[in-house]
Amino acid sequence: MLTFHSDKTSLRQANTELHDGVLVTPFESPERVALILAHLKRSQLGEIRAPHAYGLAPVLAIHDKGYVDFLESCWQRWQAAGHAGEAMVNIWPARTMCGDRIPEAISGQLGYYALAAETSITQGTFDAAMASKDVALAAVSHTLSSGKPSFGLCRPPGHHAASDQFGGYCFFNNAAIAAQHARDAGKTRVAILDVDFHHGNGTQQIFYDREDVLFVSIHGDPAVTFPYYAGYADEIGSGAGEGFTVNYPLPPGTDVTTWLATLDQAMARIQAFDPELLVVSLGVDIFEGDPISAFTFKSEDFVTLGERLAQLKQPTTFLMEGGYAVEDIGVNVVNVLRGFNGEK
Ligand SMILES: NCCCNCCCCCS
Ligand SMILES: [Zn+2]
Repeated sequence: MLTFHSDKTSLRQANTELHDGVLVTPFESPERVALILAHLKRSQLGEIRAPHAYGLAPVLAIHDKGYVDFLESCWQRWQAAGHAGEAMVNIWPARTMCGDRIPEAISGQLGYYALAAETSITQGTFDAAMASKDVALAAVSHTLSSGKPSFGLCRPPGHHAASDQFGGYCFFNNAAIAAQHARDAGKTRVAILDVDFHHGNGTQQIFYDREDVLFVSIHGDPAVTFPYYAGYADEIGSGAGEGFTVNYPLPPGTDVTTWLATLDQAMARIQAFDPELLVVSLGVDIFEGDPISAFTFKSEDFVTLGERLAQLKQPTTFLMEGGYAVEDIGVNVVNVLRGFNGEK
């Protein structure tokens, strides 16, 4: 299986994340990519290629231009405004205020375009996000042209990014950009399966009223899990998209047997949709040792996950999403890909 990777994904070197009321070193660190790369090379899974630059057009096919312009200029504007630290949100268009007006001040615009407070914007964030979507585009292009599976080692991740909102460590929605690229290449039906512990609220929002892209997600119950305000089972899509969003929220501590039985249901739904491409938002934060999640996968269970996904017999692109147990992220990611390849 080919892997696509760009060194530029390490350009985001944020120093702070707001976690438990404290500014901590971000869980979404550049080391995640280095460790996955090291394990990929050791496992000899296949060639690792760099993407070419696809530019802004594929981003603007999914994201609002004002949002993209904001992301590109935010760090410079934040510094010019004299703020001491990294660009972090401290006010939102909360429920009791109007949310459809965009303020002029960078502090106001941060709140307008952010869905969560933990994620800072710093030097290099925009460039890393641009490299991450290039990785996704290169991976899906390979699968579209060859029919063979691919792995996009995306970083930052993307599934929390909505059409005009960042957060949950995400800026551009790599999976949505890849799915749209497949649609623009003539595929009529694309399925996105999100196995990350956290609901892919951004991916859901982007395709919520569309019937050409099926979004299916298995995740921690949002009643008690980030992102809290999306991912409930009664969110099924709207308009033409009704029935093309399928959420499987599960309680924290769900055992792997139950999780895999839920995957069987999700796969049956995908099979009924009869897609021409499967994009897997691969978050390995369903690992029992993940510091900010609450499912119970052991490393060997990720082999089973890959084996199950192969049963769909779809052209498949895996795109890296979450996974914060950094010591184990390499083996967990490679185990999915090895399982998919049918390697014991
Ligand atoms: N105290 C934990 C809060 C979690 N905050 C963001 C989680 C983003 C996961 C991305 S896959
Ligand atoms: Zn996650």
